[in-house]
Amino acid sequence: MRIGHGFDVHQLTVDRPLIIGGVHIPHEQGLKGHSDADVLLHAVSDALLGAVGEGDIGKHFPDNDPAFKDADSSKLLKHVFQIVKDKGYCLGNADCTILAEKPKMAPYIEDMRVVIADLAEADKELVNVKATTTEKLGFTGRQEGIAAHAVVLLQPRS
Ligand SMILES: Nc1ccn([C@@H]2O[C@H](COP(=O)(O)O)[C@@H](O)[C@H]2O)c(=O)n1
Ligand SMILES: C[C@@]1(CO)OP(=O)(O)OP(=O)(O)OC[C@H]1O
Repeated sequence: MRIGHGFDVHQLTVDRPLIIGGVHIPHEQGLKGHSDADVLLHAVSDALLGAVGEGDIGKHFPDNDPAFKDADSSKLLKHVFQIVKDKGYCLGNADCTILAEKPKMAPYIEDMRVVIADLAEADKELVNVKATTTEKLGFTGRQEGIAAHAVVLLQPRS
């Protein structure tokens, strides 16, 4: 068994769509980044790469590489799941937390679980996604950015 943790932050800005967990969320601001800035899928990618000792997302998809400009992070995560598979592991389970003052993530959580589970070729029940505000405290509380944590457990493929 292998365990990994991922953490990511992206800045909120007015001129971008908000995409979290592969889901477009209607909001007056979106996340800034070289890719589509999907903070949750980046945290999951980092957790998986950490679990298999493969560094981090920036090592595999450099943020100065034009190939990843506005990249769809679900494609990056798919590639990461292939690395995990090639190393002989599959998803045991994942638990993720989004830190966002706004908007409410609750209506989109089930769709995010499906996106991640499908990319992992795993059952949706193995992927938990939750959200919390930070009670108006810190950069997330001031709505300057959104952060996400992910913890994954990997098990040997049978
Ligand atoms: N962006 C968010 C933040 C929170 N939620 C849901 O609301 C619950 C209460 O949040 P607190 O930060 O006040 O504890 C939380 O447990 C989530 O279910 C949300 O959907 N989107
Ligand atoms: C995903 C990559 C690559 O497009 O760019 P960003 O969208 O800026 O995201 P970040 O979380 O800073 O990490 C890694 C990058 O290399």
